[in-house]
Amino acid sequence: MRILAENQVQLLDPSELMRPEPTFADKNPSKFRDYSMDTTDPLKERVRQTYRQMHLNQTVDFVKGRREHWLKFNTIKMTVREALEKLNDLVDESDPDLDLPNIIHAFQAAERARAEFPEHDWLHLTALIHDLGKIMAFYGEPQWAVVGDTFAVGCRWGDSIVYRDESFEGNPDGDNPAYNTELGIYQPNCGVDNLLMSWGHDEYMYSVLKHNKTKLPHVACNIIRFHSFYPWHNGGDYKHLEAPQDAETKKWVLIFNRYDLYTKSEVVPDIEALWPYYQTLIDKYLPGVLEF
Ligand SMILES: O[C@H]1[C@H](O)[C@@H](O)[C@H](O)[C@@H](O)[C@H]1O
Ligand SMILES: [Fe+2]
Ligand SMILES: [Fe+2]
Repeated sequence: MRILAENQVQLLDPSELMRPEPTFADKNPSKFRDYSMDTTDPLKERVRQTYRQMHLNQTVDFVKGRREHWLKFNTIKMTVREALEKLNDLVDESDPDLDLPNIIHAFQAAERARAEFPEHDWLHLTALIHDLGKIMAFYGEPQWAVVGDTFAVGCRWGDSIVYRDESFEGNPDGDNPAYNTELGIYQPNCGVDNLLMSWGHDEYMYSVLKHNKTKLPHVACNIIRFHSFYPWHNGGDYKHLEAPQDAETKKWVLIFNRYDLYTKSEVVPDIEALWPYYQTLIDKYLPGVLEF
């Protein structure tokens, strides 16, 4: 029997969920996710350019092509630890809050989840591996098709997407009447798992988990699948495409978001010392050599 998501939710103090500002963040929470433009600031420009390429090039056809390529899972075979260690060499170009290798972020997020929910070991591992799909960047995928916030393709772009007003300029789907309406290719309330998402590390890692028959609970896979869908879980867009069961997914994505976003800091955890604990979780939920 799977760990019941409902049980887990009851363990939460509802005031935790309501509290907008985490007390553990190293900087003022309102300072995270600053996508304001400043062409003289190299980090801000790096972020903006990554999204510009993403928003220009992520079309329905592009996404279908990348799914066709990656969802054969014939790129590489490796263990979770090997994949995580690859993230030593990845700095996420879409991220205004972190200029450090992504493996540090993985352990920062996991350790925070562990501190808040010591009994939910599945959540610790979920946090550790949530960005593992970024290994695509080492196998030919440009960062704009790997990192960053995601959005649905095949319908009108959500208003809360970062840089929404200018960065989709020239994306052909914007002129296509099949794709540029409120519903586009979707039925009302079809549910987020029926959306064709812009191609990136979320959907890829979700599919890798399912392909490799993870023992992680389904809600863990969904957290990973939608953690970058900020225009939905944070911006309030796409409500007309939500199905009732998406409320549960959203609730967990928002809990998880606290560990994902607000732990980003310059404080580097002692990764060597932490490996033995996390290896036991990998062996429990996602053992051996995986097909990516
Ligand atoms: O820049 C970040 C980063 O790429 C994260 O991994 C992603 O999940 C976030 O949505 C994004 O804002
Ligand atoms: Fe991510
Ligand atoms: Fe992350």
